[in-house]
Amino acid sequence: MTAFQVPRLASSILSPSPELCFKDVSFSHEDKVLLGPCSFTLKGAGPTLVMGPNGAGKSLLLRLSHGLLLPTQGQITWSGEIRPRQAMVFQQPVLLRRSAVANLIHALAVNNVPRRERVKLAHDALERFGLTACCNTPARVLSGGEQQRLTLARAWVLSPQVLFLDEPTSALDPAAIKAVEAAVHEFHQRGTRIVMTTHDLHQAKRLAGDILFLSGGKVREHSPAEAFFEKPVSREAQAYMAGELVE
Ligand SMILES: Nc1ncnc2c1ncn2[C@@H]1O[C@H](COP(=O)(O)OP(=O)(O)OP(=O)(O)O)[C@@H](O)[C@H]1O
Repeated sequence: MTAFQVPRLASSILSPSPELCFKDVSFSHEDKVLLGPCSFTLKGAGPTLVMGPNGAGKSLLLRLSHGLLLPTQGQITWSGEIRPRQAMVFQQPVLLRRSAVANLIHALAVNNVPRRERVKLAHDALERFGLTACCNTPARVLSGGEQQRLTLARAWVLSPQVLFLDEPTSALDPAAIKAVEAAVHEFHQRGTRIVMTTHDLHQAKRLAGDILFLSGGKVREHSPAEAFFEKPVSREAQAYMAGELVE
């Protein structure tokens, strides 16, 4: 068994999902507080669906969690001794100007997966995501749905312990949305902690274990999904669910 396969099994089947803790976290730009201060811990099974109106701070929260931005104040910590392996999928797929399979092989290479394992892992993932026929197609000429499946395949080969998805289906048709949701479900079943933003209430109901609701740069509510959809407790979430304009 290789060094790569050990954490793959350990993370997905044996270990609980890593917990994410925000403690008094704020993010400011040019003296304007865009997010926070907020404190919460993601420790349930999830998936966690991050909801709220445009400009609420959902993408900022994901980027801070993933380490793409640093908080201006406060601490973001993970349970365990080392930062968990993680991946992020964006609304607009970010792919290299090379073939579909080469995108996966590149991701494996930069994550130090032994060379001899890369081709098989890449082809297995392409097959899992229904992309075998597009294997040698330049990634950037694939359809939007195919590109999004390729970004999920790229995350899949890395066996992340945490997967962030920022509105991954907002530009997709129903069939492509179904494929992405099936993949999210499978990541979750495999033990990956899912943190995902969406504006689609139906999608949130289909996927969520818990809801983190934001408005105006603040976390207004963090509830189990069933309770949230039955009766949100915060005034802001009640207004949002009633279809009122919420800032
Ligand atoms: N890098 C940045 N520099 C300055 N302002 C930013 C930056 N990133 C986001 N903002 C601002 O922070 C606020 C929150 O943005 P964010 O993208 O997190 O909102 P969101 O909830 O994801 O919105 P949407 O649902 O429209 O995608 C917005 O007012 C946005 O203009």
